[in-house]
Amino acid sequence: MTNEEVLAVFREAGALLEGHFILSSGRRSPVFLQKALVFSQPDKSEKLCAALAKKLTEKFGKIDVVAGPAVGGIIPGYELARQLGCRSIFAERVDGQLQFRRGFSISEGERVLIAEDIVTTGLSFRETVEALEALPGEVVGGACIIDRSGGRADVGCELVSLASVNFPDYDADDLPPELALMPAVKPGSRGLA
Ligand SMILES: O=P(O)(O)OC[C@H]1O[C@H](OP(=O)(O)OP(=O)(O)O)[C@H](O)[C@@H]1O
Ligand SMILES: O=C(O)c1cc(=O)[nH]c(=O)[nH]1
Ligand SMILES: [Mg+2]
Repeated sequence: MTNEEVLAVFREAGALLEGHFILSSGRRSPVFLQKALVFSQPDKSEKLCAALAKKLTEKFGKIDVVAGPAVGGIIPGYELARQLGCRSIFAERVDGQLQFRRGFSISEGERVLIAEDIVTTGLSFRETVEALEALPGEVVGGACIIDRSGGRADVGCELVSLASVNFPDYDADDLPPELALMPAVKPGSRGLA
């Protein structure tokens, strides 16, 4: 799929939002990809993950476990695992730190792929790499539906994105005037009680 085709799926789901958004990293943006609206439609999740799974198999070969950070990484991680024919696990925040709970385990020698929905700064991705360091298995790389850093984010491993786009984001203290005029909303889960 091309970048435009992937963005068209988001547009069709009403998931390409414009306004003033507080991102997970604390940075601000006039654009937000509300992926939950895309993943609420199984046919759209299946289509996006099929295209991504093809790229992943070509790049990494066999995968044993797909690991994603909650909340955004759960559905694409599960759908990718279904299509790759492997297990799916997720990490969740406990006092702000990503942990693999719920009895999830990885065995020695298993090949692990990290799956995310959206990459902006790469922070959540790097935190997932760190959480996996405490477990057996080998992180062979990562995958995301949309890398909105246009390939610039450091995700701590080799990243395959389905689409790579350049969406602006700004420091909260350095907003363009038109953005500063709008009230900001925070759609993600990081930092919620
Ligand atoms: O590359 P980054 O700067 O880390 O930003 C991307 C992360 O932000 C979002 O998660 P968020 O913490 O907002 O919560 P969510 O998964 O519940 O949407 C998204 O799901 C990615 O995990
Ligand atoms: O950086 C983020 O937090 C982020 C950006 C985006 O477009 N969509 C999303 O779910 N999270
Ligand atoms: Mg997330």
